[in-house]
Amino acid sequence: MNSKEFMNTISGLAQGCVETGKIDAELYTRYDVQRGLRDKNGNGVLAGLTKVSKIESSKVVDGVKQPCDGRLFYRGYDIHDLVGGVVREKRYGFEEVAYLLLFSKLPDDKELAEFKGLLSYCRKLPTNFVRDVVMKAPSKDIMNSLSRCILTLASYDPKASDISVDNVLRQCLMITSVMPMLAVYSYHAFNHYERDESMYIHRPDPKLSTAENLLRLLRPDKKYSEVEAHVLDMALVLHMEHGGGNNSTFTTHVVTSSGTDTYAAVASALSSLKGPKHGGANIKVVEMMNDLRKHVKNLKDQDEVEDYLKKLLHKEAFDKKGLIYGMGHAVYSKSDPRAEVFKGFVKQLSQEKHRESDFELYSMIEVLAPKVIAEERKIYKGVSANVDFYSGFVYSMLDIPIELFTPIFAIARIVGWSAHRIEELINVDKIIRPAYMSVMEEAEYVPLENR
Ligand SMILES: CC(=O)SCCNC(=O)CCNC(=O)[C@H](O)C(C)(C)COP(=O)(O)OP(=O)(O)OC[C@H]1O[C@@H](n2cnc3c(N)ncnc32)[C@H](O)[C@@H]1OP(=O)(O)O
Ligand SMILES: O=C([O-])CC(=O)C(=O)O
Repeated sequence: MNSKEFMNTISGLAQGCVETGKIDAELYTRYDVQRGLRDKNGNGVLAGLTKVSKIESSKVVDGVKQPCDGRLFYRGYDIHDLVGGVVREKRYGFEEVAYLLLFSKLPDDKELAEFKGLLSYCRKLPTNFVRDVVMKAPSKDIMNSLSRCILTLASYDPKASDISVDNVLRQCLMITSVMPMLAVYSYHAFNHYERDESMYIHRPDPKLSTAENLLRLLRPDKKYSEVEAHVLDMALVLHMEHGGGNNSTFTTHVVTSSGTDTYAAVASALSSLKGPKHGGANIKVVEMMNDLRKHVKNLKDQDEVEDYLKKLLHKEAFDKKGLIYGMGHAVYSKSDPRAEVFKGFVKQLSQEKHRESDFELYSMIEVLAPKVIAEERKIYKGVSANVDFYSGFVYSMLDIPIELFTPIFAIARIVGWSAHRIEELINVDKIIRPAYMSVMEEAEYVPLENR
């Protein structure tokens, strides 16, 4: 068999899968199946309780539920206050908010210093890990490289499968600390072996914050400005946590409930996060914008931009998936508070980096896309820009390569996953196992010679 024949055979088999695998859409309604674990109004089915964070997207006014501006709370604190606090007090916030998410309180000076010390202590990889694991089979897909590295770290941990809370916390802190190294080194390996660029494996500096270290590891000369590090730190804080029901955190709950180890749980969460409808959307947004710039002649012409957006929805442009990336959210309706915070910084940064026209284009799409989506889709609650809409633009202004956009999301969200894994372990000793109603038909076995 040659490769063409092989592919033809596969296409034929795949077509068979689709034809025989299709389930009549009407059956989902008849049996009241909550597709996407959502009710008819788009609300997620209640699958658990959490004290890690809270998302608000609607209010009850005169007994009627109404969409409202989104709010997000980490362990009781509004995300605006958390970001505002560290910006005002000119601190790096990632470590402080990680402490809050894991231990349910804002640390005082001493607790924060001790916690930073723990993270620095954990920020080292096993001997030769970069040579033996990170540099092997480099890929453009750094999320896959990250999963591979995390799974391999289990081989170096004599207590890999111990799921006692103290051991899981140790593993979570270690993974949180080394994730920036794994992501950036994986990127450098890809950049060297696949793109023939120089490779830099800088050591982290124990005195620096997570955001500063990330930039230090990335840049050939280890240099970055304070503004760059603070913007990245703020982005990390905004991405750290989003309830128990988001796809990657729910994945964490599901696999944790089976009793699996921390490395396997994190690899599963990473595999979920990279999906283009979840954290992978930040790469898709930038690619979509590049495609738009190629196909729209006058980027200031609203009608022309709107036509392109319609083509996206009609599966006629970009990846032909029918989505406008960076728009819409499973929970938020009128606004995602993180997109709003991002927007404030983006405007300022775009002026400093002379990318005002890009900012104008993003702002135009932020207004046009919800209108276009509402015209074409059944919208229960409204659509607005989500956290992924501006993040890629911000990272590109920090000269962070596109391959690292979703890994940066993971470097932040590992903290939320950790808090939820521990919450699952200490509260719910029951394997998650929803039901699937079978709509198959039973068949009489036929011996091979009679088929
Ligand atoms: C960190 C994060 O995960 S944030 C989300 C990042 N993802 C993206 O930016 C990808 C683009 N957005 C989307 O695909 C969706 O908005 C999701 C997956 C985030 C949420 O989807 P849902 O929960 O189905 O949202 P919602 O219930 O409001 O959608 C209503 C309808 O509008 C459609 N819709 C929502 N957002 C979009 C969009 N950006 N482009 C096109 N159609 C959309 C939905 O497909 C749905 O139509 P359908 O009923 O015909 O399937
Ligand atoms: O909550 C969700 O569905 C998606 C998510 O993780 C986020 O918005 O940060």
